[in-house]
Amino acid sequence: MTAELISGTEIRKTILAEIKEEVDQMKEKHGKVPGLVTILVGSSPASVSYVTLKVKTAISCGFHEIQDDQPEDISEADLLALIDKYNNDPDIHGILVQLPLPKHIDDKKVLNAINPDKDVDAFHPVNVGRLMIGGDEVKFLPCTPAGIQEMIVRSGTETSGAEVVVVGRSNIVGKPIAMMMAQKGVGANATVTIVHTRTKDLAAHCKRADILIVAAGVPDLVKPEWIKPGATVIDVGVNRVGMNEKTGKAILKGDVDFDAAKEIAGKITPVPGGVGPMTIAMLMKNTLRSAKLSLGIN
Ligand SMILES: Nc1nc(=O)c2c([nH]1)NC[C@@H]1CN(c3ccc(C(=O)N[C@@H](CCC(=O)O)C(=O)O)cc3)C=[N+]21
Repeated sequence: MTAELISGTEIRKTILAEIKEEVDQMKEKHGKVPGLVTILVGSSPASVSYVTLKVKTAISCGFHEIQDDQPEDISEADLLALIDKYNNDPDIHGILVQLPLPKHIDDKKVLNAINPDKDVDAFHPVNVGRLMIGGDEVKFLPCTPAGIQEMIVRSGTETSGAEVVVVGRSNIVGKPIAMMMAQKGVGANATVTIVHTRTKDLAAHCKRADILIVAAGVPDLVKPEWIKPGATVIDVGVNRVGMNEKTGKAILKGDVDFDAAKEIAGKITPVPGGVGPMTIAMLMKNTLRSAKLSLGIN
């Protein structure tokens, strides 16, 4: 058997077209478009390539986009002042500070300085708390978990009562997606297990999963024998395992041994072209939502 591919690239197209449509209407009715600022400190190649993708996508959605690149040695105080400026800019609805930040800057301080109502990454403790409470409290969902849930739903995978196993316990992916899948609601109501580096028998837990979400950051961690036949497998890994000599581009690999896993899984996401593209689509969705909230529309 060969698994059905869940293509993030394809689903993203649909979502971005929906967003563009709403932006056009907003412009017509309210004379305003969503505004996003991306703040990049320094010039690490991975960060530059992600930020470039985000900027391009924002522009393609018809957003007002400010690309604010800052030198590696910007002081923490200057960065905080910059955030304050955008907190008070009525044309900016989303502020994204690209992570990781240089060592001399305390990233917690920086994330805490972003107005929670403009925190389209949903990394601010207020938004993390809202996610924990769930329901109407939630303003923004963190982009990667939101993208994962969207892919699960759009792939037609039943989540209610399903056994979900999340590999990894990061603040950005593992913890929030586990909470989201356990909440009440569409694409949720699951029984969730979180496994991590200290888990006694990783394989045994994974084998029970109807939906296996892997965000460990270890290339090929999940072996085909760990997958329950017919399971939906979501691979969140973006491991740079080398460089293509001809194109000069990084070679990406997931946390799942894809070629073997696709013979056993029912549905599976590829890397690249899986969760990554969805992350950026959800960032656009959050920025649109922020603009709508500021206009008092739905
Ligand atoms: N404040 C902040 N917010 C983030 O959301 C954030 C961040 N910092 N720092 C880094 C991580 C990583 N991240 C990705 C976004 C898109 C792809 C993506 O589109 N990947 C493509 C391939 C892109 C490529 O070729 O490099 C794919 O998987 O097909 C991957 C990873 C967002 N992050």
